[in-house]
Amino acid sequence: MATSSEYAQAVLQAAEAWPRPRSEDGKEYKEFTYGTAGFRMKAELLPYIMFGVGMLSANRSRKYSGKTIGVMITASHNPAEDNGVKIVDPMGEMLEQDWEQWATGFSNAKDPTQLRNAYVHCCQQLHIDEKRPANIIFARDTRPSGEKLVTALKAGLDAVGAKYIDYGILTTPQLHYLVRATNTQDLPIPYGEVSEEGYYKKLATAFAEVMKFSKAESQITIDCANGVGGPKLRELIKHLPADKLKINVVNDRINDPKELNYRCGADFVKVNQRTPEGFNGRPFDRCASLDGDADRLVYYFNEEGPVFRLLDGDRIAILVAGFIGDLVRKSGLADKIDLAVVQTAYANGSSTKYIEQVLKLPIECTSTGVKHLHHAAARHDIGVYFEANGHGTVLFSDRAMKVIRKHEVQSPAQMEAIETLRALIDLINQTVGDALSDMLLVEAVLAHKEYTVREWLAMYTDLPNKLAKVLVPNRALFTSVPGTAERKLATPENLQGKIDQLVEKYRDGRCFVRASGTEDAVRVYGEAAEAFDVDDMVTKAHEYILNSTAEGSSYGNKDDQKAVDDYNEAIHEKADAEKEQQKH
Ligand SMILES: CC(=O)N[C@H]1[C@@H](OP(=O)(O)O)O[C@H](CO)[C@@H](O)[C@@H]1O
Ligand SMILES: [Mg+2]
Repeated sequence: MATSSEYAQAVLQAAEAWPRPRSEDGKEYKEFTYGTAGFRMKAELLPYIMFGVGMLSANRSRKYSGKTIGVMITASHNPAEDNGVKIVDPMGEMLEQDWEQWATGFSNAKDPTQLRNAYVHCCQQLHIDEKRPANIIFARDTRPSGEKLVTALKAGLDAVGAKYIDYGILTTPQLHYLVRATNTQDLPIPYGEVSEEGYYKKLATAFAEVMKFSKAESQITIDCANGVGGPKLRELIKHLPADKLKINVVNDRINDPKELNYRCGADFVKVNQRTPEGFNGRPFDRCASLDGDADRLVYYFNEEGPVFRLLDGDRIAILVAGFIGDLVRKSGLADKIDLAVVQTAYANGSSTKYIEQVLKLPIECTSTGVKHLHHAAARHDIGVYFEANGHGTVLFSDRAMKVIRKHEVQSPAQMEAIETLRALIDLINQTVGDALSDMLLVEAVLAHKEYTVREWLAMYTDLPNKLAKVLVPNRALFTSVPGTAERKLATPENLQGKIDQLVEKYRDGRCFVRASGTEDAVRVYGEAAEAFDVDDMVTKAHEYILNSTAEGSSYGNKDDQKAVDDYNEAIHEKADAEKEQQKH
């Protein structure tokens, strides 16, 4: 065993108060994994994990000589009784992938002795100097369980001698902002003031700047999922220029936790392809929904009928990439700056075609999960990335920012373009997808282009598509071929071959299967020129998936079964609505 430090000793003692949860019969320990969304589960299972997250984030900070690390407590769009936690790296990015295994390791230590040993092992393996300072900042969303989780987090931080600041209730992107602002405050160009107020000021100032060349006045209704986005949006509005944008805030009740994400919010709207419950907008009113921690944004409107029209992440990416591309060209920087769009395989084929053929921009397709998109976007001078579900942002490299800041213009038109571009750098959250910042960005682009939601939708027509979830006994059997952005399966054997044959039958057909990273399920996505072809294709792929596993389909439990049934029902309703539309 490793030599035990003072902190290791403190861990041993303090961890007693945060025992690892057992299963319902009290025998088995639960197994935990730090995945795409950090740790996320029923809130009552989390205090023990939070203690370990405190210890690990302290190590992360020490590894970076005391740079500030963030911890965000949220379960985003999940129900109110869930909660979760994510660690934020010094520049506001998500935790480096190599460290996820340490988080998983700490969370699966069975007792205080094992946890102490895991801590000591981590310090040794990663050469953590415990004498270095450890600085952490943290925040939580509006879930009531957050308070207890903060207590557990602080216990872990105290045990290993970390210093911390509790920022109370914030959106996820606000915490990411604060991490970067804290770590850059002594640099020549700090990211922003180190306060929540500083966040609003930065966004509002940049928005006013971007809008100074536009005369448009817009109105929008924003559904805040009854989460943290509500009060924070109201705060932001106080800082915005009142004449350019009128925001009607709805679903901002945060006192009754049962209302959080309940029949409202970005995920509900996207999955069910409908407006939030109680929605009473008129046809063509511009609306948007945030999710429970305000890092996702989707737009939508109703046509007469009413026919629901979604403007998802693919469309936000295209709107924004097109606008930025124009600005780069107009300011005379086209040959100095490379601009690219990053998508996943779930992006609608029509959006990909539009980017290639109309915008003429390079596209990268990555595996699902924001960390993959973010890293790919960061390799370009300007990288635009959005998942179809509405999570995304635009990254400007240091080089691009320098070029844009220093560029000397030759004409008033160039001046307008470059000033707008400069302001966009400040308007867009450079750390992570941010629904409030993205909303201002979309509004700015629509204002400049003088687009209504109808015109925005008319940019291209989505291929009919369907996303289904299949529960299988063991999703680990479904592995993807490396380098295919999860578009091709390596195993189960022969399944990909069958899907390839199937797809050939349909015009513009595309279909792929992959194991979900966040749920115990396999996802199948299909699209084709005709909606009935999509239905046929996805139904057949579904059958192939079930046949490919030895025991066939077995639903985990009744809740899972119901979730799948609800899900499939929603998807079918969507398909029906689309068919109905096509008749008109
Ligand atoms: C098809 C789909 O929407 N997948 C989602 C979902 O990932 P899966 O690995 O498909 O479960 O959750 C991720 C985390 O929130 C999100 O990044 C991603 O877009
Ligand atoms: Mg979220």
